Amino acid sequence: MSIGPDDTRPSGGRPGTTREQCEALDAADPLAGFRAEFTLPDKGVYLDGNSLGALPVRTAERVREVVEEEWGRELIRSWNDAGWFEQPYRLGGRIAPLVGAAAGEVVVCDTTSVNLFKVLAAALRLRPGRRTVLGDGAAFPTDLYIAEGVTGLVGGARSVLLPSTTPEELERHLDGDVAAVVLSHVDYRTGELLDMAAVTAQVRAAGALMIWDVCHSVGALPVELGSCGADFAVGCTYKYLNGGPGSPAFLYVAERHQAAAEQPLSGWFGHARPFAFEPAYAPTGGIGRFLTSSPSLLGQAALGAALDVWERADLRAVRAKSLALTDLFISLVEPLDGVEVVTPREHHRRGSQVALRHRDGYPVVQALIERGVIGDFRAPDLMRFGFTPLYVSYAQVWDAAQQLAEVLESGEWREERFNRRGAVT
Ligand SMILES: Cc1ncc(COP(=O)(O)O)c(C=O)c1O
Ligand SMILES: Nc1c(O)cccc1C(=O)C[C@H](N)C(=O)O
Repeated sequence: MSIGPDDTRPSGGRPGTTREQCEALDAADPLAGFRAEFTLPDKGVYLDGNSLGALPVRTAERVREVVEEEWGRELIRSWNDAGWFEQPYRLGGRIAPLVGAAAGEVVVCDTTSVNLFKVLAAALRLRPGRRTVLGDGAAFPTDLYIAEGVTGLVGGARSVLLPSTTPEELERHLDGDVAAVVLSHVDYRTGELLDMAAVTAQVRAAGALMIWDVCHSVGALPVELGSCGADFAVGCTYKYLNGGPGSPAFLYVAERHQAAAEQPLSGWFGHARPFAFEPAYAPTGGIGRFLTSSPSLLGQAALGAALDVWERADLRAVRAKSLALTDLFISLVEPLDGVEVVTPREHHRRGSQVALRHRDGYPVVQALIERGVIGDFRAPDLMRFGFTPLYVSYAQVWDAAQQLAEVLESGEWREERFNRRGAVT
C-alpha cells in the first residue's frame, strides 16, 4: 500500500498530498534552515522530540568550554567569574519569553517533579483554609504522585483526580475547599491542548490557584502564562527545548505571589545570605526563594546552548509549521486500516504531537523504529508521534506516513522480535 493521491480512500477520506508537494512546502519553509543546527541521523525520521529533543550542534562545544575552561582551568573562580551563581536566573530569563512571563518570574533548577513539589506546597500555604488539590486522573503520573506526596504531608489535605478536564467537570469539583489545580497544558498521551486562559479564569474565579505543567507545550507553541493569569507553572527543557537528557527544569511563579510564597525545600541557594552561613532560614526575595541547591552547571551549559537556537526562532512560525505538519500527518494516516486518530483535529485543541490508537500499537511502533521512523508507544494502545518544527520536514512527514502504511500492509509487526516488551521509553 502507498499513501498519496492514487490511493483508493475509504469514503470520507481526503486525497493525500504527494511527496513532491511536500518537497515544495519544504522549499518555502521559513524554518528550514534550523535543521542544520541539529545533529540528526542521516536516514530516517525522528518523531520523538516530544520525549527527548535532538542534540543542537553547538551543545558539545559549549559543554566542552564549561568543562575544560570554566571548570578545568578556572576552577572555583568560575562561580563568580563565569557567572555560575546567576545561571539559574539567566536561563530562567531566557525561557521567560517562551512562556509569556517576565524575566524575574522564571528560574531554572532541579526537575519538573521537584519543582512541582515546591510550587504545590507553596500554593497550599497560600490558601490555608483550603485542603484539596485537583489533578487530571489521566495526567503524566509524576504530577499525580507529587500531589499525593505533598498532600500527604499536610494535615487534612487530599489529592482528588478528575475523570476529565471539561469545564463542567472542573465546575463540579471546584468547591470552597480547593486550594490548587494542577493540569498539563498539553496531554502527554493524546496531545490535547487545554484552553489555558479559560481554565485559569475558571479556577481563579473559584478562589483556587492554578498550576500548569507546560512540559509538552513549551517550545511547541506560544505559551502565555502571564496574560492567562496563571499562578504557578513547571516545565522540562529536554523535549521541545532540546536541553538534553535529564536537563534542568524550570518553574514560574507569578510576580504577585513571590513575596508571600514559601516553598518547603528551603535549601541554602534560596537563602537571602547563603554565604553568611546563618543557622536559620531566611528566604531571599523574588523567584530566587524557589531555589534549593547548587545548580547543575554542566546540564545548564547544555541548556544554554539549546536556548541560543530559540533566540532566533519565531514561536508563531513554529506553531504554524507544527499545525501544518500534524495536519499533513493526520490526513495521510487517517485512512489506514485499524488506525484511529486520537489527537483533536481542531487546531486550538492540539499540541505538537499526533497520537494514533491501534490495537497492536506496540509492535507497530517497534517495526517502524526498525525502519528508522522513531516514535513511541504509550500503554495501552497509543502510538505517539511528536513533530518538532525546527528539524522535521514536510517530506519526512510524508515518508513516516508511507512507512507506517507499509508496516501495516505487510503485517511485519507480527514478527516475534517486535512483540517482545523490552523497551520502556
Ligand atoms: C507532563 C510531564 N510532567 C513531568 C514529566 C517528568 O518530570 P521529570 O522532569 O521530573 O522527570 C514529564 C515527562 O517526563 C511529563 O511529560
Ligand atoms: N523524561 C523521560 C525520561 O527521563 C526517560 C524516558 C522518557 C521520558 C519522558 O520524557 C517521558 C515523557 N514525559 C512522556 O511524555 O511520556
